[in-house]
Order: sequence, then C-alpha cells, then structure tokens
Amino acid sequence: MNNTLVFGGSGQLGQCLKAVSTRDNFEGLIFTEEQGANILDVPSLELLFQQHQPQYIINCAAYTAVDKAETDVDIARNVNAEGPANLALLCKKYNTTFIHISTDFVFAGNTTSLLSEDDIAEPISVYGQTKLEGEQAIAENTDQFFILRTAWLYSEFANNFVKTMLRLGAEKPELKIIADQVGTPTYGVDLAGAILRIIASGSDAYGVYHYSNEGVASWYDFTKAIFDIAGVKTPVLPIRTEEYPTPAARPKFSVMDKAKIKQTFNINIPYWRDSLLSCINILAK
Ligand SMILES: NC(=O)C1=CN([C@@H]2O[C@H](COP(=O)(O)OP(=O)(O)OC[C@H]3O[C@@H](n4cnc5c(N)ncnc54)[C@H](OP(=O)(O)O)[C@@H]3O)[C@@H](O)[C@H]2O)C=CC1
Ligand SMILES: Cc1cn([C@H]2C[C@H](O)[C@@H](COP(=O)(O)OP(=O)(O)O[C@H]3O[C@@H](C)C(=O)[C@@H](O)[C@H]3O)O2)c(=O)[nH]c1=O
Repeated sequence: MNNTLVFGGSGQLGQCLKAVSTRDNFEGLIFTEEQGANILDVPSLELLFQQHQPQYIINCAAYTAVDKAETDVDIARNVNAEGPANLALLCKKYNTTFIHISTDFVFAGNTTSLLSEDDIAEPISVYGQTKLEGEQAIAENTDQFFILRTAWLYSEFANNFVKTMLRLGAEKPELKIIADQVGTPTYGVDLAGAILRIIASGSDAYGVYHYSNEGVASWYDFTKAIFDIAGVKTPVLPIRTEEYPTPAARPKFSVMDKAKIKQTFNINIPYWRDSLLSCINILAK
C-alpha cells in the first residue's frame, strides 16, 4: 500500500479524490487538511513527512481566485509558488514522489494548435504566472515529480463554473457568455481517477503532463450544454471577450494535447459532454 499525503483536500479536486478513492477502494490516502496542514508552514510539513514517510504527495492546494489574484499578488504567489517549493524540498529530502496540479492558464492562448507539454508557457494573468512559478520551483528542487496541467475543472463538489451557471440560470432572465475563449471542460472525478492511476502504476516517467477531458468548447458552448442537459430554459447569448471585462485576462485558446498522458499511463479520457452528463445527473439527485 502506498502512503500518500494529500494537501488541499477540502477544495474541489481534494473532494473528488476523497470520493474516487472511496469508490475504488484505493487505500493509503491521508488528507492532511483534517490536521490543519498549511503548505506555507515548513516545520509542520516536516513533522508530517517524518510521521508518515510518504511514497507520494498530491498537492491540490492552490490560490484559484483568478480575478482576485490580480490584486492579491503576494498571497497568490505564496500559495501557488512558495508552497509547492516547500513541498518539493521535503519530497527531495524524504525520497517522496510529488504529484502537483497546474493549469492551462500558464499559456498565453495566442495559438490555435493543440498545446503540448513542451510549448512555451507565457502566462497573461497573476494566477497563471504564480502557477508557472510553482511548476518551476518543483522542477528546480526535486526530480521525482508529476505535474498535471488541467483546465476548466468542475464537479459536484465546491464552487465551479457548472454550479455558477445553474445558479445564474435560475436567477437571471438571460445570460451573456464569452464565445471566443476556447478550451476543454474537465470533470474533477475523471482527473482524480487519472491521479490514482499514476500512483497505482508505480511509474517513474516523471515530468509535465496535460490532462483535460476530450474535445473542445467555448465557455458559451459549455453553458449551452449545461442548460441543455439540466433542462434550463434561460436564453444564453454568445459574446466577445471585450463585452465581459474582467480584472484578469484569460487565454483565448487553451486546448491541450493529451497524447503523452494517454500513452504513458494507458488512460482513456472521456469526452467532455459525456462527463458533464454524469456530473449533472449527480447534482440533480
Ligand atoms: N478550478 C479550476 O477550474 C482549475 C483548477 N486547477 C488547479 O487544480 C488544483 C485544484 O483546484 P480546485 O480544487 O478547483 O481548487 P479549490 O480552490 O477548490 O481548492 C484549493 C484548496 O487549497 C486550499 N489551500 C489554500 N491555501 C492553502 C495553504 N496555504 N495550505 C493548504 N491548503 C491551502 C484551500 O483551502 P481553503 O479553502 O481552506 O483556503 C482549498 O481547499 C489547483 O492547483 C488549481 O490551480 C487547474 C485548472 C482549472
Ligand atoms: C459568470 C460569467 C462568466 N463568463 C466568462 C468569464 C470567463 O472568461 C469564463 C469563466 O469564468 P470563471 O471566472 O467562472 O472561470 P475561471 O475562474 O476563469 O476558470 C479558470 O479557473 C482557474 C482556476 C483555472 O485554472 C482555469 O483552468 C479555469 O478553469 O466565463 C461570462 O462570459 N459570463 C458570465 O456571466
């Protein structure tokens, strides 16, 4: 059995990991937020590593408020860059494999071809910049790491775009949603399954991997699908990015190539709309 410390377990992906590990009888995950773990508190982290001698850690902890990060720069950098650096140093010291989650927002989004792991990352937001700094800090401080870049995460847990749209759809007479930002929605339960598969494989094919669901959508397409599946009749109007000003810029194109993770770990990735159906069915219960 692998001893795996999970950080950020109370967040969306952390809750997906709890649900999927229970569903699949995957043993050995230790959810450190239940003991108040803070990835910025190095002495407490060291005690956790000493106590559990983990083979793996999974870092789901992050500062994810994309717009707020533009003004909360120091906090975002602490959590997204300094925290992963702390964990990487301990992973090196304790011979632990580090599984870290990053984002499509490390890319500028000014291309139109599928983004591979080797493509240049040039973030256009503080959130994206601090997440990239976190990736770099990990690679500088340890060799045994898997960095999984994912995108547009949603699930039945915590706050996310699907829940926001269902709420706004019930409150507003119509919604205006950006149609010229294109990416791929990702069901957190699918991503959690992929993370557990990497651990189960025992693989040492360390490095950066892209994982989202299959297919392509704009935020507008995503919203139309949410309403279609959930039976929400509220009209949805497609708009340009300029018509919905936000503090943080977002990539216009962030569709990722998943060939590397599929081939390395023999993973089947569901089409985004199929997974959305599963999630909305659960939310409807
Ligand atoms: N959500 C999305 O759309 C996407 C997310 N990602 C990445 O996926 C990962 C998981 O995201 P998601 O689950 O949605 O994020 P959430 O915001 O739902 O969860 C983040 C978690 O991190 C915790 N946290 C914050 N600061 C600290 C700290 N100093 N020490 C310990 N825990 C801390 C939060 O706890 P608390 O609430 O108590 O502060 C929260 O439980 C992140 O790395 C994110 O960047 C990538 C692409 C898309
Ligand atoms: C609420 C709303 C949003 N939008 C647009 C704004 C934005 O471009 C897009 C998504 O909005 P949100 O702010 O909910 O999503 P956002 O927080 O930008 O989502 C991102 O989160 C981080 C953590 C990631 O890592 C990314 O992969 C991505 O999932 O939808 C509209 O066009 N109309 C609306 O009414």
